[in-house]
Amino acid sequence: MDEKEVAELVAGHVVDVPDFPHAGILFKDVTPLFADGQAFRQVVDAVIEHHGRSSFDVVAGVEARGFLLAGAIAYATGAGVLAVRKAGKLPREVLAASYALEYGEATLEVHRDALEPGQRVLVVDDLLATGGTAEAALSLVEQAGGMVTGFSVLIELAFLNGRDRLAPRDVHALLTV
Ligand SMILES: O=P(O)(O)OC[C@H]1O[C@H](OP(=O)(O)OP(=O)(O)O)[C@H](O)[C@@H]1O
Ligand SMILES: Nc1ncnc2[nH]cnc12
Repeated sequence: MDEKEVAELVAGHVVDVPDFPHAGILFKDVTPLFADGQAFRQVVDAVIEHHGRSSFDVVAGVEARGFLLAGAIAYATGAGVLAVRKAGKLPREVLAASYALEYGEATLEVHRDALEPGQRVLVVDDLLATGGTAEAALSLVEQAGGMVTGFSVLIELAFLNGRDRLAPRDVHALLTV
């Protein structure tokens, strides 16, 4: 599938839910995409093809929806998978990165020994909005000694300019709206 077909595939499997989780938010529900085996395989293959299956040693997925994509890409390519977790979930010494939310603050964590120095890491998530989550996740991979070789999301909400926050890193989005 070419990029336009992949974008159309994603768009055809996303449901817009107004006023969730708060009034004024148009929530992009990607659960139908994950539920459709053929579509899920096609988006996993598209991410792998964009980066090249030998360009990373580990796939980092951001809790929680990012886990679904990361696990599949890792399995399909023989890479390891790193769960970038929300605060308080990991049992051993962690690195932490906090970021602002619409209301309050959130923190992501990885185990301090999660990566070998220089390991190449593809970071994935389902959606890029303000970029706060991605910025924290990318920072944690680097603090843990990894080298971020790519960042992919299924959907980019362009009006929130999350890409600018991640510059100069490249952002690969299957669908930009
Ligand atoms: O670019 P940002 O403004 O940071 O928003 C994007 C993040 O928001 C969602 O995570 P969230 O933790 O809200 O939900 P989840 O636990 O269902 O993944 C989504 O999965 C992204 O990780
Ligand atoms: N509009 C949105 N839809 C789905 N997930 C999100 N995370 C942040 N903003 C979102």
